[in-house]
Amino acid sequence: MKKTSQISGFYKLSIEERIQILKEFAGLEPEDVELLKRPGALPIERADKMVENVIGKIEIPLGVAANFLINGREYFVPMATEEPSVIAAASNAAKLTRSKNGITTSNTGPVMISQIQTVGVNDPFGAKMAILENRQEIIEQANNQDPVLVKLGGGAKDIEVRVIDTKMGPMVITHLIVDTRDAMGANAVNTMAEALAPTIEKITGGRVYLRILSNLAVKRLVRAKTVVSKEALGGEEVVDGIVMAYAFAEADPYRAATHNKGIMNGVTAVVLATGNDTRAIEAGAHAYAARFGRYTSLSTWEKNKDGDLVGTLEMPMAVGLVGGATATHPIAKLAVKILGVKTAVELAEIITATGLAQNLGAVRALATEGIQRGHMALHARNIAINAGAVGEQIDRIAEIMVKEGKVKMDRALELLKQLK
Ligand SMILES: CC(C)(COP(=O)([O-])OP(=O)([O-])OC[C@H]1O[C@@H](n2cnc3c(N)ncnc32)[C@H](O)[C@@H]1OP(=O)([O-])[O-])[C@@H](O)C(=O)NCCC(=O)NCCSC(=O)C[C@@](C)(O)CC(=O)[O-]
Ligand SMILES: NC(=O)C1=CN([C@@H]2O[C@H](COP(=O)(O)OP(=O)(O)OC[C@H]3O[C@@H](n4cnc5c(N)ncnc54)[C@H](OP(=O)(O)O)[C@@H]3O)[C@@H](O)[C@H]2O)C=CC1
Repeated sequence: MKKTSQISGFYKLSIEERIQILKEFAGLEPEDVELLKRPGALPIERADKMVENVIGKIEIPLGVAANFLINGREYFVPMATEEPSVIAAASNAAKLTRSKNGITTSNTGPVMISQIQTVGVNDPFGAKMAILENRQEIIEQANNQDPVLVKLGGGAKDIEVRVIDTKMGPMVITHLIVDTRDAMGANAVNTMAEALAPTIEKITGGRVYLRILSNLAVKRLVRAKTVVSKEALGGEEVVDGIVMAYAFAEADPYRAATHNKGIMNGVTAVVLATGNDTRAIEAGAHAYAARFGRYTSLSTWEKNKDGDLVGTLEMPMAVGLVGGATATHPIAKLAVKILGVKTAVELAEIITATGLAQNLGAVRALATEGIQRGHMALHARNIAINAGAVGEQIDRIAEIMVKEGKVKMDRALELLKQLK
């Protein structure tokens, strides 16, 4: 039987049934299943080795979004999020993208930029030329720091030098361009930059201060595209509404921030589930959204000649499969196994595709019925819990509030009193 992540009503199954499907889909072992169910899958002793001053752990729900078809391959996408309706919306939108060809992606390779800041140079442009004249030596010295990376086909590949004007006078900024293969690469490129500092000082006669990667990872971009048929969306009017929503976000930073938050609902959830650095991805995303000097939408939505919707998303996606917490957190390792990805680039493409679908889910709702019905219906259970409901009361109170169209704390409290 062909493996598919398109399972209608997946969300109506029990946790046990969902795990069984995933077990077959991703080839999970009994111990993987046990890990998913175990309370506190991250041992406190392991947590204590991951960060400092550990006193406990905070748990976030882990779900899988169904229906993803990316580059012709089926995926259940693991998502860690505290926000209701995010995983439902991603699954719903992924289903819509199947009306044509799913989501397709491409990338610019796993290439990071590390910055070396040099100050106190009288002739900054002369210093720039001197650094560039020593390009080969600088690259070789950087690569001596990480023979493993070089052996894997990565390592420092190039340098770029910029002279910038600052409040403290001109600065010479050297960019070391490094292919970090399957690592996010922060540690790898920071080590290289620190090792290069004395050489840069010798070449320029200046003083080096900062040696650190840039999270504006413009050489590590991922692009995702989808075409959604107008019929699947409910007609050309819905396509027009989504295009209008995009035009609003493109033109107005107040709207763009929320539009991009909708993208990051999907992106951050997969980044977190796979143990990657959420802050690095968020910093990169928002800096990229402001690269034209004005904060704008990360995605685009257009109508093609057939009246169908065309969506694209391009953003930096510096995620890894080795290093960071990906290889140390047991659930992150399992999330990678569920995805079945073998390279960091493949993971980056899935995350970006999820961001595009997530954005579609939100703007489709916003351009039609509004966000509240779908979102509040799923948020109702949280409100019921907040009001003090337990066990079966939770679903019962949520159901009544959704039916009445009044998902509110005061109503939940009233209903709880009645049920008691
Ligand atoms: C919530 C839905 C999907 C309901 O939508 P619906 O039309 O009522 O759903 P449906 O019953 O017709 O089901 C359609 C599909 O949705 C999925 N689905 C349906 N229900 C569930 C569920 N309980 N659990 C998991 N998956 C669910 C599932 O894949 C299902 O397919 P099926 O399995 O039936 O073949 C829809 O209203 C929606 O997509 N809304 C958008 C919600 C959203 O974007 N939430 C994000 C939080 S709001 C925010 O933070 C960002 C924002 C909005 O501000 C960004 C912005 O402004 O751009
Ligand atoms: N601004 C930011 O975003 C910053 C982020 N960070 C943090 O840095 C961490 C990520 O650093 P990162 O450099 O990725 O992690 P690591 O340094 O842990 O891992 C990278 C190293 O793994 C080795 N390696 C083994 N196999 C591979 C492979 N297939 N591909 C690539 N490298 C391989 C390499 O060499 P070798 O074996 O020689 O080590 C490489 O240098 C994250 O925790 C992040 O939060 C840190 C500072 C700043």
